[in-house]
Amino acid sequence: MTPKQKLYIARHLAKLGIDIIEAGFPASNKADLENVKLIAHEVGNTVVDSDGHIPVICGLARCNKNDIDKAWEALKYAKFPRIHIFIATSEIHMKYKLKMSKEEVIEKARTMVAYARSLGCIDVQFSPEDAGRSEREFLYEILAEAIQEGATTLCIPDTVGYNWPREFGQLIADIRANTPGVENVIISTHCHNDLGMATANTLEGAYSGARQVEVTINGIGERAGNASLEEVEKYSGMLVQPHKAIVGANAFAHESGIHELGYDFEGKELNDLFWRFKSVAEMKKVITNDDLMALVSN
Ligand SMILES: CC(C)C(=O)C(=O)O
Repeated sequence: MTPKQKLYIARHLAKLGIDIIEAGFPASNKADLENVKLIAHEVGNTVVDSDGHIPVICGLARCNKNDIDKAWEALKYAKFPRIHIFIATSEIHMKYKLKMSKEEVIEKARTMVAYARSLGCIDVQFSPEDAGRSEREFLYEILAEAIQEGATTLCIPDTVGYNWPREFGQLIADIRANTPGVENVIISTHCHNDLGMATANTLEGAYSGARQVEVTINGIGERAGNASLEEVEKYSGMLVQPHKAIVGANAFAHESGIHELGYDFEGKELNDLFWRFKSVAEMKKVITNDDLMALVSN
């Protein structure tokens, strides 16, 4: 997407009343840094929803100083900036990706949350990446350390879309029950859709006490995507399947008879007429639109 398109979408999200817009990953490339800066500046100060809210503008950062500096460079123009720091906590990610011990991972999380706060960012979100496959006791420990250092939101990602709804709900409930200091922060969900469960997991997370849910426009995201904020397709360049809920072309179109029975036509109930036909198509073979209008107006 061009910066203009990103800005357009961010503006509309703000107008819709979205509380937090994660606008990009400033350290990933110069263009993203500039995009986040633009959105922080233009949307994070002036655009309000019908309740008069200005959204939080958030930027993603790995658990290192360079990423956090870049995020802050872009976000500091927003009225409500947030840095979202993440580091992996599952056995497999720590061993093969990070090549770090648990102790090293905790230390990194602690020092980098503290570093983000030291820059003047009072809103810091921390994510234990691959939480869905992380050992519970370790999660409680690292989350507690992040809270201690000033994290304000804990995002719990099912990074590889591996959890089932009940499991994910239980994970959120367990974190709420066992993490020291959790009552002072907001828990968020971040669910991927590899098993088609992102929305169900997100809802289970919310039932279990998560008060923030992370979603993407039309569910676009890595691999099978994320939980979806049903939205626009024009700028994403990804065609929406016609049978997709809410935004698909078919979502509000219906042609088979039985469900049409209760529909109004020009404000009048046509139950009496429609029940005789198997479908609207069948009916139209016998009755023309003009006939229909005449019947309705009579
Ligand atoms: C950055 C984190 C939250 C993420 O995208 C994931 O773990 O899926």
